[in-house]
Order: sequence, then structure tokens, then C-alpha cells
Amino acid sequence: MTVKDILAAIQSPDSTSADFAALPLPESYRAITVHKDETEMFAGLATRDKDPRKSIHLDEVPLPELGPGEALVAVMASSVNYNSVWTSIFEPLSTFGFLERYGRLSELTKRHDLPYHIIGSDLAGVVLRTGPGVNAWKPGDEVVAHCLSVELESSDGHNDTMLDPEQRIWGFETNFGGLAEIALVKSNQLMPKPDHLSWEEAAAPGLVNSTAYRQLVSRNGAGMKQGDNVLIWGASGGLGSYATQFALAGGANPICVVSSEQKAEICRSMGAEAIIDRTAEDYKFWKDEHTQDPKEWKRFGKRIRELTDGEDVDIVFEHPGRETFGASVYVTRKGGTIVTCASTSGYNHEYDNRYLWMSLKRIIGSHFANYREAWEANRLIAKGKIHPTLSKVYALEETGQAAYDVHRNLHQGKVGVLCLAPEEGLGVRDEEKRAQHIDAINRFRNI
Ligand SMILES: C/C=C/C(=O)SCCNC(=O)CCNC(=O)[C@H](O)C(C)(C)COP(=O)(O)OP(=O)(O)OC[C@H]1O[C@@H](n2cnc3c(N)ncnc32)[C@H](O)[C@@H]1OP(=O)(O)O
Ligand SMILES: NC(=O)C1=CN([C@@H]2O[C@H](COP(=O)(O)OP(=O)(O)OC[C@H]3O[C@@H](n4cnc5c(N)ncnc54)[C@H](OP(=O)(O)O)[C@@H]3O)[C@@H](O)[C@H]2O)C=CC1
Repeated sequence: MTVKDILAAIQSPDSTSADFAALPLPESYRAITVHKDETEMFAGLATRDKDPRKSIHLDEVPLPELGPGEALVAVMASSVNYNSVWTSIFEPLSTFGFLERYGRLSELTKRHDLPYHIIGSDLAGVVLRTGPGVNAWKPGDEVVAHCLSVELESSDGHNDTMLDPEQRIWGFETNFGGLAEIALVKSNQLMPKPDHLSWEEAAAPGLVNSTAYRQLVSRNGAGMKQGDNVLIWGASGGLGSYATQFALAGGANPICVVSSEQKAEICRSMGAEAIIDRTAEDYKFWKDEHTQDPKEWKRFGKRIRELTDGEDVDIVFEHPGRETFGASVYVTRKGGTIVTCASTSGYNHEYDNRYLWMSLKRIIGSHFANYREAWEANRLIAKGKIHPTLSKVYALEETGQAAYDVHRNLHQGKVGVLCLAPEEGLGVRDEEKRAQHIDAINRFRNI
């Protein structure tokens, strides 16, 4: 039995759940990995010069044992997230430390502590097997998976699963991720695949869409409301392309920051009107490595006011981190919110705290999303209210190049990866719904 037989079953319109349940599982499958004995390979290089194409491998790996509450999923497509870039350049730390720590938790979690890390935190595919105790899903179900892995043995996570002390990001802090032909997930990561999308389109939003939903829309994040001015950094990037859509769909006013006219045009085509091209306008928030320039914060704030009839922003959707954080705190309106989920340009932020406390602003930390938030975000995709922002699709063996593109900011929106799917465009089950949204679905393609 090989993965080819699994693919044949997925592609046959007559396959039933019983057929999938009866399919023997292969002993091994192809997966994108990084290797533990290579964690020092980029020592001494600047972050920018660490090349994911050198550290990312395509290996044949053994199928992991299936545990209680888990599912094995045949992965038709996945996507590249920035967390896989972090893993591949071993920054800010090697993810093997996470696997070792997880491995110490129990007999079952020991499976994750391996000399290779199968990465990837998105998938669209078909359930092959479910472990004991799984009732909500069955073999043959077409699914996407969100990337929150929780144990939920402590009381801490029972109001909001993101607060569980054993909260992890699947495919980053756990093994057996989505950039592979088969993935191992907890069954409470599964959600229905939006039926009007192809496999690669369905796999694209997951991580970033759920994150942007919590960060911007959920009461656990900024709790955006109608009319809010929302400053969105990287507004056509992975997170930002969903934040922009949430702002527009929720009656808010996005002020989109991008770095080229081409990206500005994408934001316009999504419906945004207020756009700042940070390259053309050449903001230099840092005079040198250690000193910020408040005059540049002010110039940026004035530009925002020009675009908003004199108003300041209610919410800043932050993730670039060190480079922009001082400006973000400055331009937020009195009582407004800076909501941050990352620090791409550096995690030691500096800002002038007088502008925070005197103007009663709030900084909120946000990370991924709980199951409910991920479900709500996926539901909006399934209803055609929010659309995938897939630009380019790579073969599994080209994942290193795909991660390189994301690391060097050469991509637009989201970058997809075909795993078992032999070509793009497969897996669409509702052509009528697709036709209604086809322009929006293709907005980011091949630009
Ligand atoms: C969905 C997608 C998301 C993304 O893309 S996010 C971007 C990518 N992610 C990242 O870049 C994050 C990577 N993660 C990290 O950098 C690290 O993961 C953290 C800095 C977040 C945490 O560092 P660590 O060393 O793993 O954990 P500690 O919590 O600092 O624990 C180390 C020891 O310190 C103890 N400790 C923690 N808090 C306290 C305290 N308040 N007072 C005293 N001790 C403390 C702990 O218990 C433990 O101890 P013991 O080593 O003995 O187990
Ligand atoms: N905590 C969480 O749950 C999550 C965290 N993340 C983290 O968020 C970050 C962004 O992820 P994602 O959106 O997928 O990545 P992308 O690279 O797809 O998009 C980020 C965009 O931010 C802009 N940007 C990058 N650097 C800077 C800078 N120095 N100053 C201003 N703008 C900048 C760029 O847009 P432009 O060039 O057009 O300005 C870029 O396209 C990553 O660090 C990632 O690890 C992501 C998802 C979830």
C-alpha cells in the first residue's frame, strides 16, 4: 500500500467512508523536515542570509502511531506560514527544544521528540483514520485543520483554550505537521473544508485567517467595531490580507500599509481606499540601530490623518515589531488599542510610554486562536464572506523555495504547497458557489 492508493480513493467520486476506513495505511510517506543535527548550520549569519532552501528537506518518514483523540489525515495541500520560516532558520530558537519538552509530557507525546521535525501548520485533506474517543469525524471526511494543539488537563484552558499551559502550535511546537503527504492532528483541530474551494485554496487561510480573526475581531483581541479606523501593517501579506478583509467586511476603515504600488493595488482591489506605501513615502522610524525618530512617527501620523479626515486610529494591527512598534503606539488614538501577535523585525520593542499612559492606550498580546475562533473564521471562508489570498502554488519538493520567498518578502498574500494533490484546481464540490466568488478567490493569483 502506498500513498498513491490513498490518492486514487480521494479522486474516485464513488469512495465511501467505509472504503477509506478499509484502506491499509502506508508504512511511510514523504514529508518536509528540518534536521536536528543541522541546527547550527547558519551560526554567525545575519537573519536575512539564512537560506531555508538549505535547511528544508524532503524525506521519506515512518507513519506515526495514532493515539486517542487523534486523526491521521491525507494531506492534499498545505501552505507556507512564517512559523515554518522561523523553524527553517532556527530562530529565535531551534524548534527541537519544543519537541523535546513536549516529548517529556507523556508516553504518547514522546513520539514527537525525533531527530527530524515535520513542519507545516495548515492542511486541507481527507481523514484516513481516527483514534479511540473520536466521534465527530470519520474516515473520508474532507477537512481543513487549524493549528492549535492543546491537552486541556489543566483548568487554565477551559475558558479560552489558548490559555492552556500545554498549548502548542501544531507543526511548529509539535511534530507531524501539514507540509507532508500525511499529517497527525488532534481531532479537535478539524473543521469542514469549504466546499467551493480547491484543496490549495482551502489550505491557504487557516493559520493566518484564524489569527487575524482573534487579533482584530474577537473580544479576546481588539474587538473591532463598525467605523473603527484600523491601521494594518503588511496589509497584503499573510495576516494582513485577512485583517484587511475583516475590517472591510465589519464596516471598519482599514488604513493599509504596504511596500509597493503593486501591493497598494491589491489592497484597492479588495476595497480599501486609505493606503500608505511605506517605501514610496520612505519612513525611517529609526535614525540608527538604537535611536528612533519621533519626527518620523509624527509624519506618519499626519499622513494617516490626511487619509481619515483628521482622525487617529482606533486599532493598530501589529506584527512587524521592533521596526514599527514605536510608531504604532504614537499614532493610536486616545483610548485606542495596539494588538500585537509577532515581532518579525525584532522582539525587543521600544516605544515612548508617555504616549501610552497619558492617552490611556492599551497594548494587547494575541496569539493564534481557540477552536471556536478558528471555527468562526473558517465559517466565514465557507460562506464566501472572506476569501483565500493564495498567490502562487509550489510542489512539495519546492517548499524550500516557497519558504525562501516568504522569508525575503518576495511573495504576495499566501503561498500554497501541493502535497498529495497532483495538480491545482481539484477538490471543488460546489461550483455554483465558487462561480459567485471567483474574482475574489483569484484576486491574488499569479501577481
Ligand atoms: C500560529 C503561528 C504563530 C507564530 O508564527 S508566532 C512567531 C513564531 N514564534 C516565536 O518566535 C516564539 C518562539 N518561542 C520562544 O521564543 C520561547 O518559547 C519563549 C520566549 C516564548 C518562551 O521561552 P522558554 O524558554 O521556552 O520558556 P520560559 O517560559 O521562559 O521557561 C523557561 C524556564 O523559566 C521558568 N519561568 C517562566 N516564567 C517564570 C517566572 N515568571 N518566574 C520564574 N521562572 C519562570 C519556566 O518555569 C522554565 O523553567 P524550567 O526550565 O525549569 O522548566
Ligand atoms: N502569534 C501568531 O499567532 C501568529 C504570528 N505570526 C507572525 O506574524 C508575522 C507576519 O506573518 P505573515 O503575515 O504571515 O507574514 P508575511 O510575510 O506574509 O506578511 C508580513 C508583511 O508585513 C510587512 N512587513 C514585514 N517586515 C516589515 C517591517 N520591518 N516594517 C513594516 N512592515 C513589514 C510586509 O508587507 P509590506 O512589505 O507590503 O509592508 C510583509 O509582507 C511573522 O513574524 C509570523 O511568525 C503569524 C501568524 C500567527
